[in-house]
Amino acid sequence: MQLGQRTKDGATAESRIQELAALVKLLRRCLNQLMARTRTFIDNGIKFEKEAGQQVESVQLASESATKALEAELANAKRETAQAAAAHKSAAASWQGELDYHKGEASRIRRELERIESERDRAREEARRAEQARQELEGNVKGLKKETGQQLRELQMNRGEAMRALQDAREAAERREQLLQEDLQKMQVRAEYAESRIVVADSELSSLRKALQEQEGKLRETEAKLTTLRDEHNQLKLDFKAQLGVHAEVVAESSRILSDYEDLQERCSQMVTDLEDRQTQLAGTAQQLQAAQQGQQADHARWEGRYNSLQADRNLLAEREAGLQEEKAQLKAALGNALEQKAEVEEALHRALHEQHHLQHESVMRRLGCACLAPWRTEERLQCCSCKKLVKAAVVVGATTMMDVLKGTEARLISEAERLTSSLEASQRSLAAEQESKAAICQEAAIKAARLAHLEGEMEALQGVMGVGDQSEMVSQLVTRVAKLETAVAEAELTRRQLHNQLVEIRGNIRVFCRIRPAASSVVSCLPDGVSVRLEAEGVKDSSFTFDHVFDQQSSQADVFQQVSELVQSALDGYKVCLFSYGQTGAGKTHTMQGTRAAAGQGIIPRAVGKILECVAKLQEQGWQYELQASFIEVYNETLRDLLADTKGRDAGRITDQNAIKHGAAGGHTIVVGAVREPVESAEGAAGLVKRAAAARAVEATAMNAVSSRSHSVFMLYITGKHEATGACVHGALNLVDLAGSERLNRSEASGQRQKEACSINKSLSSLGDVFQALSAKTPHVPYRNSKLTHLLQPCLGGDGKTLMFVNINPEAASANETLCSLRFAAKVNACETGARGGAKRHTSQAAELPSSSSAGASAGSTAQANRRQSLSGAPLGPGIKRKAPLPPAPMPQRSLKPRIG
Ligand SMILES: Nc1ncnc2c1ncn2[C@@H]1O[C@H](COP(=O)(O)OP(=O)(O)OP(=O)(O)O)[C@@H](O)[C@H]1O
Repeated sequence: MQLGQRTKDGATAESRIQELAALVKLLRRCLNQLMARTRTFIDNGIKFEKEAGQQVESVQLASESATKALEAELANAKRETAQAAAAHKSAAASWQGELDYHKGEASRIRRELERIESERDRAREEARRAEQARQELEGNVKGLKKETGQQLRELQMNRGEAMRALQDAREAAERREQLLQEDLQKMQVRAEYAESRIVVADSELSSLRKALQEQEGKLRETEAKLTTLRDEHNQLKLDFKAQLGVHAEVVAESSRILSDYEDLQERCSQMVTDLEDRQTQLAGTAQQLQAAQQGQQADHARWEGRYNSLQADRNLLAEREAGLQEEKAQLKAALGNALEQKAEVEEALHRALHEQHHLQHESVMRRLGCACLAPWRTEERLQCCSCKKLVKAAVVVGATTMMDVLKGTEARLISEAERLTSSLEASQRSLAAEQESKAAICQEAAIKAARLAHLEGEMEALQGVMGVGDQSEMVSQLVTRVAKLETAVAEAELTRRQLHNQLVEIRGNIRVFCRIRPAASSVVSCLPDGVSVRLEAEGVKDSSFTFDHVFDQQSSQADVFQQVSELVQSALDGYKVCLFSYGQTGAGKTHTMQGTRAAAGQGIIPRAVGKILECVAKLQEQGWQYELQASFIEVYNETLRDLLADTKGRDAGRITDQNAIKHGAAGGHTIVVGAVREPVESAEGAAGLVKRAAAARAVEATAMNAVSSRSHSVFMLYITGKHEATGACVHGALNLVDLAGSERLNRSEASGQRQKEACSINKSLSSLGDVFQALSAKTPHVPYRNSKLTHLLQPCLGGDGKTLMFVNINPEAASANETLCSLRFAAKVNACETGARGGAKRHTSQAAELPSSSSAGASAGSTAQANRRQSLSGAPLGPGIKRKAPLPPAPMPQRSLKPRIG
């Protein structure tokens, strides 16, 4: 655009410039204002920032204090949560109680409903009968009216004659009619009463239905709670499993410790044996040495005595010799004298002889020359000479005699001297020999002393090696360790038992298992939950039942035993356990209990005994000593029979004593007086007992089963265990019962004796049902004594023990009615809670109170058979032996819960 040129709106460039300059001015003003505002804003922002900082700080402080408060609150909340959890737990327990109560109530109401329904049906039936009677009466009245009319007509025909009779008949008929009318009215009143009762029953029914609905509502609520509880229960189960794991670890640890302990024990015993050997050697040597020293001393004393006596002998001999020498010298002197005398005598003799010669010569000379010279002198001389001669001769004789005596004495003395000399020489020789032997003994003693010194040195060295200075300390340490280990093992075993018992408790004290025998066709099916069965058959209302476990047709004997083995274990732990099989004849009761001879087909009895023996062997390693004894009793026609009795014949084993069943005091064993109790030491022995009992059992053919058992058989295993170290004792019992078939008389075609048997069987089975009914209803009186069977099983059924029932069923269509009856019975048992406070009880006692096993069953009788029988005092004790007093039971859960399944 050029200057002066105008735009369409009439503006020129100058005006545009002016406008623009005004605009610029305006903009500048605005900018200045904006700047001023911005500054204000910035200042304000800074101020705000400061304020905000202050506020943030204050907020931070506040939040910190709030956090602290919150933390405190959180802690409180946690505490409260814990309290709430505890409260929840207790509430759960009380809910469980309530649930149980409601369940009980519900079942009671159901029963009541059933009762009222049955009463209503009865009342209806009565009303129907009353109506029938009324109709009959009306008919009668009509008939009578007709009759009366007929008679009236007839009487009208003969009116004149029969007016009076007619009048009478009429009156009688009227009276009869009146009576009938009265009857009719009564009947109507009864019918009305029945109707009113029906109305009342209906109203009661409706109120009960309402109550039932309420209860069902509550039940639903409680079931919802139960679901929560189940979750908790599952959690508990998991915990329990974890505990089991811990238990397994403890067991593993304890077994490891045990093996360590055994190693240590072995080493210790090895060392102790070595030491003992050495000590024995040393003691032997010391004894030998001592004996040798004693012998030596004795020898020494003996030899000294001998030496002394020899010395005394020697002295004596010397004295004697001296005496003899003296005597000899005296004798020699006497001999010299005697010789001198002899010489003198000889000289005198010689002189006398010479003189004699001289005189003889002189005489001869005188005779020759002087024959006559003084003969008398010669004669005198001669006489004198002969006198002298005689004297001399006497002297000679005396001297000779003396000489002889002297010679004899000399010879005697010489021989005695010789003897004494030889004896002295012998004594000297023996003394020398003794001295030699003494020297030898001394030498031997010196050798032995050296050996002893050597052995002592060796022992010292050994003691040094072993550190035997601390031997007693080491032994005491080992003993302490052993005691600790034993306590740990015992504790582990106790824990195991408690856990096991809790597990069994959780599953219920009375349990019911259903077993379906194999069959070609079946109207019974197992539901997929594994605990329910359904019966679908023609003429039978389609119904299903739930139990603790269901074994289908394919289940093996091993499968069945696996499920019951924990109960068997309980018997070993000191509980009274009862397993029985119930069902119609031929449903497999005996098969379940006894089974076949083949290993795979063995039933519960042989398997249970085998397991118990196995466990006993294991427990022996932990210091437990068990004693097992078995009885086998049959209940036949309400009479007891001992199936193990040695006797034969029709009445073999029959127990006639009506009070033969005894229950030990304070939950002791049940025994049958007079029944044999055989020791059980091996599985083979037990199998032998079962075989013996099976042979004795009354087996008769019926139309339904070729080998139908006509009696109940009860295998009773008495278990007594004792722990050496702790002195604890357990007294358990296992009763395995094979019931007789629950048959219907018309189906089994029984008659005569068979009919009597069937009646007896049915009676005892219904007594069993009554007992369960009474237990379920918690009535103060339970009719145990109504049958021998229930009386025998009383301690197990009454809640003190643990009971398991097998309901055996035959799934064929032909047996559908019996199957339904069996299942109904079993369902009733399954609904039963024994109600024993504290659940089943263990039976334990102190060692001192344990009945001596050797005397168990040894009653007054002296024979072996009598000793095997149970005592009449009611317990398997010998006279003078105290009955056991049970210890307080092991800790148990306060309430025995029976879970509802399905
Ligand atoms: N689970 C099973 N498996 C194989 N065979 C079976 C089974 N149950 C029962 N049996 C067979 O059925 C037959 C009858 O069984 P069993 O004798 O055990 O019946 P029961 O109930 O004891 O009869 P009863 O009351 O008359 O004595 C037997 O031959 C047995 O071997």
